[in-house]
Amino acid sequence: MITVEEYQESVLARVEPLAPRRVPVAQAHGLHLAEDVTAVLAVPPFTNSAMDGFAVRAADVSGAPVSLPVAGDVPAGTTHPVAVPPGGAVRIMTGAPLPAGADAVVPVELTDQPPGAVVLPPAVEVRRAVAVGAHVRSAGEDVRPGDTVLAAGTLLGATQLSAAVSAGHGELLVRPRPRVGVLATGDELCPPGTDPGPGRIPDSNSVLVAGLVREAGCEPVVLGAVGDDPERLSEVVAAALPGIDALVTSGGVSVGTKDVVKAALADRIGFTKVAMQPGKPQGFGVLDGRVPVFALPGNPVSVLVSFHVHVAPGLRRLLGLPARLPLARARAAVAWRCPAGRRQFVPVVLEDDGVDLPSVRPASAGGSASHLVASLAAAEALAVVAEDVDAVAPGDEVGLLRWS
Ligand SMILES: Nc1nc2c(c(=O)[nH]1)N[C@H]1C(S)=C(S)[C@@H](COP(=O)(O)OP(=O)(O)OC[C@H]3O[C@@H](n4cnc5c(N)ncnc54)[C@H](O)[C@@H]3O)O[C@H]1N2
Ligand code: MOO
Repeated sequence: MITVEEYQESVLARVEPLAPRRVPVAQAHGLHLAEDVTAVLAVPPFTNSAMDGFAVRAADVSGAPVSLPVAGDVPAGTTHPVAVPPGGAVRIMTGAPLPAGADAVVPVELTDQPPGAVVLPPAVEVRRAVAVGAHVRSAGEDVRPGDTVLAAGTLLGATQLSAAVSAGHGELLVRPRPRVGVLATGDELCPPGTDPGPGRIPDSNSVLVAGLVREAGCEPVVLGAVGDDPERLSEVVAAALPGIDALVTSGGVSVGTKDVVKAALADRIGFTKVAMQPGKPQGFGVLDGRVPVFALPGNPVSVLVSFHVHVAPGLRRLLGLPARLPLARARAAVAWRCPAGRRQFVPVVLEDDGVDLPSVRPASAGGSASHLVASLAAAEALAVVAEDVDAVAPGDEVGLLRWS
């Protein structure tokens, strides 16, 4: 058996980030930036008014109330604003460029003018003095050209995209969303919601893996369930390869007589035993020199654990992100037993009981057995117990691998 770290290393050594692609900003939502984004435009791009009102020299209204002749109008979008002559005012709208000569804006509410669409008055009475800079938004107040607006690796959400557009960008260099094939195996599987009949069970791994893939920021390509027929499995994999960037299979990797994934792929990917529980039998390789394949054991809890410990780091690498997440700490709320010589990953529920670290209890009352799939619904994280520990007592510190 090899250690968890040795296996992770051997996987990550063979996974490369997908080549970045330049896409229109509107298509970049939910993707990760592949380079730093620096401002082309200042934000705001020009000095402008924060209020509808009148642009003035603050010194000219210090003795308010005072009447000033109105020299012109500056709506938003104006390209040639009229200058404010000494002792005069120019009507201005929110977002319009501050005219030359002005150093402050008097909101319309502080004048004798009614708000709204009115004809340009010949003069305006300013009823209150304003300070230099009042209601003026200065060019480059937020960012200046050349400033870094977003760092490489940033997950692009609504606010990041609006920042990029404001700073002058129409396209962004992103990591494409990896397309991940999801393939379940086993003669015993039947589709969701159908009557399994004797000896058969619902294929819950397909939705489990597809959901985990999506939660990892990738696009699942669900290939369905294949029975214990290595030739059929090879055909399905061959047909899927051109359209996917990674493949996750479940089941058929142990030592049974019908271990279909092993039978179909053993000449192209390696199978090994990792010192972890669950998730001991694992297969990994790269098909067509391009597509990493994770062959996970079939037990649903093994799938969940193997995904977070081995697949998720690989997908983060495809996305150009740091592969490993830092391990947090927690305290056991109850006692449980651990397998000697294997690192244990236990799906747990977090309890906020006011102690120094979060307390955790196994999500399944039945212990950590890898077939207890319904209990997974309550799990929020994995407790991680070292290889040399054979029992956890209440209050013991354990590792905590969170996925949200
Ligand atoms: N003699 C030995 N037997 C087993 C060993 C061993 O070392 N020696 N290892 C055990 C361990 S640990 C695991 S884990 C499993 C792994 O077996 P496979 O990867 O070959 O998985 P299967 O046999 O195909 O399935 C295991 C289990 O999971 C259920 N399953 C499979 N696919 C699905 C699915 N899509 N949805 C829901 N459930 C699924 C399947 O019915 C089995 O119950 O091997 C042990 N045996
Ligand atoms: O290692 Mo298996 O994955 O115990 O259930």
